[in-house]
Amino acid sequence: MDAWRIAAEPYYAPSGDECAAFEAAYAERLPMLLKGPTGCGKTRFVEHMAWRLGKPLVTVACNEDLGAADLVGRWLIDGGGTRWQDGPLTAAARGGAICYLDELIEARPDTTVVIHPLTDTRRVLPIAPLNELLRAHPDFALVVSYNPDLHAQGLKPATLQRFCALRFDHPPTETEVAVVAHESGASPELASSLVALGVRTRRLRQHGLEEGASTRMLVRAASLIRRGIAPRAACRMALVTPLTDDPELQQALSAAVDATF
Ligand SMILES: Nc1ncnc2c1ncn2[C@@H]1O[C@H](COP(=O)(O)OP(=O)(O)OP(=O)(O)O)[C@@H](O)[C@H]1O
Repeated sequence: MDAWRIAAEPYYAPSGDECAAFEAAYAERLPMLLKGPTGCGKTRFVEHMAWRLGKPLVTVACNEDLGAADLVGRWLIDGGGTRWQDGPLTAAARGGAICYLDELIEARPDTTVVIHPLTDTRRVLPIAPLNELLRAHPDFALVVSYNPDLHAQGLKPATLQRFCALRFDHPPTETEVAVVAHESGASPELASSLVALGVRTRRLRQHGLEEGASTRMLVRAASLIRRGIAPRAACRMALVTPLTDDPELQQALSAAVDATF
């Protein structure tokens, strides 16, 4: 578990009282769901909270190939025969870590079978291949996230009903400026311009853009500018080109960049 301990404080700029809310939920070991757009600080928040609570953090980025065995574990064949290897969820439940399943909605449906018993008062993890019902360590907690903008249908009600939820969004302007400046080392003036650009790109959602520029993208643009790339070129690289292939939307994004720099 020591490998999963976070040594130094991860910088996190709160937007409200989410830190106190998370602490209260953790004190009760309530499973937490974080909803919000990509790159808005959910992962950083969990890292910060794990550090604050002094608990190891096991993070799993879920994708459509991830199934129950990837979380729980599997038998491996090596020179000495077969040996069992705990998956990340089992390791966290045994060792008393916070387990963060990022974009749980992407995972295969069979993962819910193993997650559900961990989210009710039993706090157990069925490990079918070992014929074991693992009782979670008292410090174990489950945190999951998903982006409702990309998954309109959301998680199934039977899963949602098991979680307390916190909604995340792009931070308020002042906070986002502080984040961009802190993360990239950019001046407050440059950070302010980039955040203003970010806000403009987010308005394009009404015109068909799937997602506007995330805080992560603004941090990257700032870092490129600090490396000597001209602001317009840096913004094209960090956000215009990655955000869309649609020529009209590309043009609208480029216009927003040109209006900013
Ligand atoms: N409130 C914040 N405090 C500190 N850093 C932040 C904050 N919000 C965003 N960031 C910055 O943005 C980056 C992306 O944030 P993070 O990885 O936490 O996003 P996320 O919401 O987990 O996105 P994804 O769903 O894509 O994993 C961070 O690495 C950090 O640099």
